[in-house]
Amino acid sequence: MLVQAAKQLRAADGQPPQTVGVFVNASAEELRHAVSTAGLDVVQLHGEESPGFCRNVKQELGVDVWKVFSIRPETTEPPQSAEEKLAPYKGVIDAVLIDTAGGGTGVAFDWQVIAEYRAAANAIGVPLYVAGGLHPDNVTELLDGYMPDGIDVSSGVETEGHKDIDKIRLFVRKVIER
Ligand SMILES: O=C(O)c1ccccc1NCC(=O)[C@H](O)[C@H](O)COP(=O)(O)O
Repeated sequence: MLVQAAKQLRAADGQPPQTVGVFVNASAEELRHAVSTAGLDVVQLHGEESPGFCRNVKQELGVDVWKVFSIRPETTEPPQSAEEKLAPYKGVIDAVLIDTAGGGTGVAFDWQVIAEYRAAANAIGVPLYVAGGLHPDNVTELLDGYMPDGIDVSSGVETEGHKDIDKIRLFVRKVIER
């Protein structure tokens, strides 16, 4: 039912909008099924998908790949720079999205890391998108101060777990007005 509803969506110009599917460590077969059933244009990969996996998805399914890199507030892992993390994905992804670990948490990470990821995304020739805890009251600060190429919001435009059209309109207005 959601797939059918998505297929009927039209943008202001009457054209179907770009559709993005969100996945966490899905198999190639699961992605193939979702892309063909829902007619996805983009797969947004939130798991530990390798560069080789991303390359195969792009080549075999003909979709754009947005690879998500999770920002963990506290970790005991040895530090790895954004450049080291992103470099292996050069040529096999179409955008980098940085998001608070877990996805859909409604929690923002420390935006000071954005500059490092911006440079690393530039180095591999893809745009940088930012997600995690955005809402109508903080999106202007993000856009003005950190200039991402795109943004992604979920819980910040919801009320009691459901998308709230008034919050969506307010969020979009804040983005357009700046
Ligand atoms: O939304 C989820 O429940 C989710 C779960 C697991 C992985 C990713 C998930 N969402 C992906 C998104 O693109 C969200 O829009 C993004 O994480 C921002 O969410 P929020 O912090 O709620 O704005």
